[in-house]
Amino acid sequence: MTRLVIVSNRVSKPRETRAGGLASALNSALNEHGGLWFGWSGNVVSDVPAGVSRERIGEIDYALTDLSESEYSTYYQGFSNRTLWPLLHYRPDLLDFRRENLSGYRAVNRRFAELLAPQLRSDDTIWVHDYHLIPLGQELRALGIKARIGFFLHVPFPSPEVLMMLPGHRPLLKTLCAYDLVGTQTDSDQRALCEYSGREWGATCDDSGMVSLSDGHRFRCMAFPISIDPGLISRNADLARTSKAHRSLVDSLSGRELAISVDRLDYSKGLPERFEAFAHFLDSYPQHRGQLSMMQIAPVTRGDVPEYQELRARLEQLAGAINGRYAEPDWMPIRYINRSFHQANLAGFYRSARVGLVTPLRDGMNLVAKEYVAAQSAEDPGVLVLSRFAGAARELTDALLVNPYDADDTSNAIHAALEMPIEERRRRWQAMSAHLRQHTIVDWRESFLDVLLDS
Ligand SMILES: O=P(O)(O)OC[C@H]1O[C@H](O[C@H]2O[C@H](CO)[C@@H](O)[C@H](O)[C@H]2O)[C@H](O)[C@@H](O)[C@@H]1O
Ligand SMILES: O=c1ccn([C@@H]2O[C@H](COP(=O)(O)OP(=O)(O)O)[C@@H](O)[C@H]2O)c(=O)[nH]1
Repeated sequence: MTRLVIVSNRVSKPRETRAGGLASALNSALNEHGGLWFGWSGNVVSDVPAGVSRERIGEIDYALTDLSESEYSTYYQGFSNRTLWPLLHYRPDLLDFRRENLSGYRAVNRRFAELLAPQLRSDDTIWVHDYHLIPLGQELRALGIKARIGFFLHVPFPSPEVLMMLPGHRPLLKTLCAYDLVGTQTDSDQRALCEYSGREWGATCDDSGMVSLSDGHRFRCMAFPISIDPGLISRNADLARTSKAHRSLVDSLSGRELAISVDRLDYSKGLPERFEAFAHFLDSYPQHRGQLSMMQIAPVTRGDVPEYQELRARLEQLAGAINGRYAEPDWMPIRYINRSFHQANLAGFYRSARVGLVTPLRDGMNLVAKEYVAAQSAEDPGVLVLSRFAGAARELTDALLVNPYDADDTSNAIHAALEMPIEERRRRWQAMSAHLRQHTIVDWRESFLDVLLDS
């Protein structure tokens, strides 16, 4: 059996509370399969980073490297999170392109390849993750690595019209051709990549996702929607009922209903629009004032990037204004929390919420939407209100799908969720729950690796 080597910028070790779907999904995916996980340690050092530190936990060998201050600034904060992230999330207005950041990004990809290459065995299967590491496959090929290498993009692949706004997009994206398989979250991301390959590389893309370039080079691109371990989340939600965190949340509600939202504090997640839609709901349906609280868990992420600092200030202002306007002595409309919680606690919180409010403006997948469904009880399930612009909306079609830019739409959906008869809640939940049980994180890993090994 070949060894699986995962490469990602963000790496998480078991029991770490790290907000972010990539880390939690890869942890579940590697847990029982085992393998090598290479990536950033999360540390930033003032000197030139030392090589790789190795540690084995359970079945996973971790090989981690620090970033220097300049790498952190150019590669992670700069090109990854102020150039690629906004563009891939359809926010060219926030795009900040600097050539020195692109150089830093390319240099870190080269350094990662140089550190990884000596750790590799000839029968390894290498799986690279996400927009931080687009050129890594090409760098490994340049070092003579012949192994199968796959790439998975966790964020949207936008329409070519949007991608073409990136200076130097063609040489950067051409490096994708070094992979044997490129995976996307949804069919529409896969179609966008095919369209881009035709327009920019003169390639053809057939129905099976085979991209053929004029020089005869071929690679495959296909959609593999990422998922969760629904059994684990359901068990955690059952167990959490006796936990202190869950009991104090339920006690604090005093019989009122809860709507829950859990997102990194990121502009792609549509938090200001959601707060405003919630205020609009309180205006449109005053009978629910004092009856429903919204709890927004929003751990701070990328907190030293200016756009994220501005968003945080705006949300503090909005939450304060809405609470000031609608609160009663014994009821607060919005509970706004900037810390992260362990997934086992989140499962209990999801279970106690009548409404799951997941309304990103754009999201590759959004695992929170899937986790919310998995945590519900079959007898008394809550209702998921889900943005049409999350990858998860392609699968969770029995959610109440909304346009997050339309406050009326979101407000009406919250109302519909609260008024929904139990039979309809059960029917919608059963359909989504069955889908999640048939498409787990293990199925995701297996289906990607099957196609990669077959390519
Ligand atoms: O590593 P950070 O900068 O702290 O950011 C956290 C992660 O955010 C993004 O997650 C994406 O992956 C999820 C799982 O596939 C998906 O559901 C979500 O829609 C994506 O936004 C990012 O893509 C990761 O690289 C980050 O680690
Ligand atoms: O306090 C928190 C907030 C979030 N998460 C986890 O972070 C992930 C967020 O993934 P998602 O795909 O929804 O969005 P991303 O942050 O990756 O863009 C989910 O697995 C959440 O359970 C967590 O463990 N603790």
